[in-house]
Amino acid sequence: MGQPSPVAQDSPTGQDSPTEQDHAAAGHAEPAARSPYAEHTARLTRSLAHALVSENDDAELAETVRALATRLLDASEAPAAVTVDDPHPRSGFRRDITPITSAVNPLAPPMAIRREGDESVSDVALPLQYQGPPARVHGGIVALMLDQVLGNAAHSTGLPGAYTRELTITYDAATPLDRPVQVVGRIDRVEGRKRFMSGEVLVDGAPSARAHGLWISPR
Ligand SMILES: CCCCCCCCCCCCCCCC(=O)SCCNC(=O)CCNC(=O)[C@H](O)C(C)(C)COP(=O)(O)OP(=O)(O)OC[C@H]1O[C@@H](n2cnc3c(N)ncnc32)[C@H](O)[C@@H]1OP(=O)(O)O
Repeated sequence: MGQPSPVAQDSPTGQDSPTEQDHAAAGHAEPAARSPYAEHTARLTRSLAHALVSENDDAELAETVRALATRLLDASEAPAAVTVDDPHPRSGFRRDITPITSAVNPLAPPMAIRREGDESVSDVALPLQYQGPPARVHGGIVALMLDQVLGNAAHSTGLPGAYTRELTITYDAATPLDRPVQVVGRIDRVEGRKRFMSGEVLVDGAPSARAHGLWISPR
């Protein structure tokens, strides 16, 4: 049996790709996702993402990128839907290059995480490139947001470093694109090296996804 076609993978029903109506329902015009411009730009962004986290500063490359970034901004009808503080708040990790909170990783929105009482909290509105089914945030991205916020909470009380051992996500409802959602995480209890964590993605105060997880410090 061959691999499923990209069209089948893209579709929530496995039968068809999202229609223009789907995109209209999501509040977006049909994107130029299949144009050479979009594909080359996506490839460029992936190369940039790798260069940003692996290369030293290079003045000539920086100038080329600056000029291109200006051109792309001019070409875009709806520039950067995600707004972040300038400078982006540091996540607390010494050299954060994660694809979710790092300001230097273009795969990341980036999300800013803060502490509120005993919880780690992030407010974010995700734009179109994080879409799964039409108008909804991709479920894997929802899991990524929760993993990071729960991970932040696991490390916020001065406990030793720990890794995600188990993460269960329950998807209760759509997590919408382009609307503010809140991601929250906390430590429920600590047992030796184990930290039992929970959290939610909240849309207008109601959970669209809930997470339960176990973080463990290495022996
Ligand atoms: C140190 C460095 C930190 C770095 C912090 C800095 C972070 C900087 C950037 C972070 C950014 C964020 C990132 C997002 C979070 C990731 O993405 S983390 C990356 C993804 N996760 C991983 O790579 C972890 C892979 N797993 C492992 O490395 C190892 O399994 C672990 C987590 C170190 C644990 O190994 P282990 O010590 O051998 O643990 P194990 O014996 O399996 O279990 C320990 C105990 O828990 C029990 N247990 C296991 N599963 C369960 C369960 N489901 N329920 C109840 N008990 C259980 C076991 O029975 C065992 O019990 P005891 O025998 O002690 O009574």
